[in-house]
Amino acid sequence: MLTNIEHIGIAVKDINASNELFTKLFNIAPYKSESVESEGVTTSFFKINATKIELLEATNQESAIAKFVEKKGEGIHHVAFEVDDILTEMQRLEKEGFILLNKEPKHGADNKLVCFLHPKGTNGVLIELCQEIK
Ligand SMILES: CC[C@@H](C(=O)O)C(=O)SCCNC(=O)CCNC(=O)[C@H](O)C(C)(C)COP(=O)(O)OP(=O)(O)OC[C@H]1O[C@@H](n2cnc3c(N)ncnc32)[C@H](O)[C@@H]1OP(=O)(O)O
Ligand SMILES: [Co+2]
Repeated sequence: MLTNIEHIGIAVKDINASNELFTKLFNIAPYKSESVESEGVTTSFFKINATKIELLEATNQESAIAKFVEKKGEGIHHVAFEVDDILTEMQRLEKEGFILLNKEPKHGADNKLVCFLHPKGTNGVLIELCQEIK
C-alpha cells in the first residue's frame, strides 16, 4: 500500500548553493547529506514537519539528474511515496501496466529501498517508491 509522500526530489546544479538557498527558505538546515554512487548523485535532506525535501546534484554526466538538468533545467524531478511492502507494490503496479525502471528494489538514500516508475506511464511524473530498511 502507498501511504504518504515520502519526499519530493529537486534537481539542482550546485548543491552547496541550493543548501544555502533552501536553508534560508525553510529557516532550517539540512539534517543529512549523502552520496549515492549507484545513482550518480549527492543529496541533502530537509524536514519541515512531515514534509521531506531531497535536493540532488549529479556527480557524473551519465546520471539521471545530469540529463534532466541539461534538458529541462533545475526543478522538481520526482515524487516519492512511502510503501509498506515494496515487493508487493512493485508486483501490483507491474500487473496494472506501469513501467518499472528497476525490476528489483535498489538501495536509495536515507536508509531506503527504492523503485522508480517510468514517467511515460504516469502522465510525465517520475514516481519513486520507498520502503524504510528496518
Ligand atoms: C538518491 C537516491 C534516490 C532516493 O533515495 O531518493 C533518488 O531519488 S535517485 C534520483 C535519480 N535517479 C533516477 O531518476 C532513476 C530513475 N530515472 C531513470 O531511470 C531515468 O532518468 C529515466 C526516467 C528512465 C529517463 O532516462 P533516459 O530515458 O535515459 O533520459 P532522457 O533524458 O532520454 O529522457 C527520456 C524521456 O523522459 C523524460 N524524463 C526524464 N526524466 C524525467 C523526470 N524526472 N520527470 C519527467 N520526465 C522525465 C525526458 O524528458 C524524456 O522525454 P521526451 O523528451 O518526451 O522523450
Ligand atoms: Co528520491
